[in-house]
Amino acid sequence: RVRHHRWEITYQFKSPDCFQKLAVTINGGTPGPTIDAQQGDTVVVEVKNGLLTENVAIHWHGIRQIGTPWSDGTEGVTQCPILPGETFIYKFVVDRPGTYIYHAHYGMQRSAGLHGSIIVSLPGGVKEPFEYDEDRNIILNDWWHRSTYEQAVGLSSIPFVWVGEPQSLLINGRGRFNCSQAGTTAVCNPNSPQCSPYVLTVVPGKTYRLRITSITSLSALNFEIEGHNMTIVETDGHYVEPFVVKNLNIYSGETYSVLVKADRDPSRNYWAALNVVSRRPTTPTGLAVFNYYPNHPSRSPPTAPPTGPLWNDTDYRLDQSLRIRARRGYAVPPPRTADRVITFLNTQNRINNRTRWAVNNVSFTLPHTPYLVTLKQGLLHAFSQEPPPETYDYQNYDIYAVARNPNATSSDGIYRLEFDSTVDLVLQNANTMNPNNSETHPWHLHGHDFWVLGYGKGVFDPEKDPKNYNLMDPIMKNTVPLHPFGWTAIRFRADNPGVWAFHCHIESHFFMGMGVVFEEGVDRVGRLPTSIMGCGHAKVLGRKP
Ligand SMILES: O=C1O[C@H]([C@@H](O)CO)C(O)=C1O
Repeated sequence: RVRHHRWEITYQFKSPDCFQKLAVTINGGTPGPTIDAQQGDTVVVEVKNGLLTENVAIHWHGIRQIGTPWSDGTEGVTQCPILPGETFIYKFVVDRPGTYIYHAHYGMQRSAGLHGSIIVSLPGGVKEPFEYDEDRNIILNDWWHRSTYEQAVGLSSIPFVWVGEPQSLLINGRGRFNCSQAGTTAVCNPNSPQCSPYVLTVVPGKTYRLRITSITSLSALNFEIEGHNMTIVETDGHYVEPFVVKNLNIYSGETYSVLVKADRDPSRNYWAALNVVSRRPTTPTGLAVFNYYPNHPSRSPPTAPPTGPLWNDTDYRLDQSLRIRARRGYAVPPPRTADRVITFLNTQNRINNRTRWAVNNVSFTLPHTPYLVTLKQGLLHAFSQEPPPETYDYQNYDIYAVARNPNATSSDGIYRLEFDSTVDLVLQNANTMNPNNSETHPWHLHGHDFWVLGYGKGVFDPEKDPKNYNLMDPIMKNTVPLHPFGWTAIRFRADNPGVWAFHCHIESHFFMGMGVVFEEGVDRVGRLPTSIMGCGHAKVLGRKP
């Protein structure tokens, strides 16, 4: 079946946390419409760029784009941006059931509100391996009052201006900013219906599958429903061996399904609370109402909202990561050995007095001619032909200290992988440029799912640590956290012809160079649509006849 959507992207005045700001919307809304499809369906989205002076591109996060690498929606990697007034048609097959996301992938546009859910259901007659009565989507986000443009310019200015912590946390596009802090020139209306809390109404005794997505630009989050445990059953489109948690740690770019039973005192409502973890929080708790029918939805719960775990309790978050295993009977065994191992040291650096992020001391710069076009058409002069480093000098680098030589180089060079080879990636965290500080980085791989082989604390030991890899029941994901001062090891098969980004899903970190690009089997890619061309070195190729 073909699922056809027609979207127009426009700026609109929105007050999701009562404070009015320009948001990038789809057909007037943020979050945008949910794409509902069934496994095997073809999704067609006609995107009209109705922004007056800004380009756009949309990425279908978690959809592998097998056979359609030009529909991945990554500006600079798989396509030229969509110009104002133009329409671009994305067309791809959703080949696996599960919970996915779409969002802008151009500059720092994602943080302006262009995102939504993709829900792929099972074919008729096939049952999920768990029971529930109803499904609900929950999108978690962080929100700033300054525009994406101000943020991006600040990050590339001298002196550097950091985006700072978000003003609000949003649950399904709703939050609450204290308007008394807004300043006199701002439009902030505490009575705006747009910023009334999201209400999740439940019927006592029923079990709900909450499909929870984090699309934050910066924050790692903890989500808790007061007094209710949740059972984790799915992440990034893969079934998890069920386990019960009091609250859920979720990183930008991840999705989870959790089962929640409405089995508490039905005479009252409860808070659903969202708290920042892993960075010292300055943002108030985000709140929604878990409303037991037939109580009035606007009746405030009588108790104080949950404050979540300690923000700097890394072990608590690592523990959740370690507990996520593939569901028995659904584990996909990984290849036993890797053909190539690439180690990525994650560091904060300086380049020409600007703060940047780097892997193996190389900070990524995104070209504006898409690699898919330059590689396929052999325009190799369009980017650096020097491959970035495979590893770093781990015997002489102190991950616990501010780098002795913080200067990095910039490059748009890429990793070229042998088609169908097995690749291990070891992400190694380190101290930032501030003493005693290491941050969480959710890494997202386009075009693939990977097996999560292990997490550890401290420096990865290439002799010892691979012996403890989980080759029995590793979960497959497309986004995985790298915890502070730790390492994360993943494995994937380079079996999807195309060019694929792998990057930190923190919007400002990718903008500041925290990413790499892989090419595999580009010679096997079919004829490129000219609609992805028309910019940079690909200008002449995109010219319409
Ligand atoms: O990239 C970042 O920059 C700031 C800080 O390190 C410099 O102000 C921060 O917290 C980041 O995550």
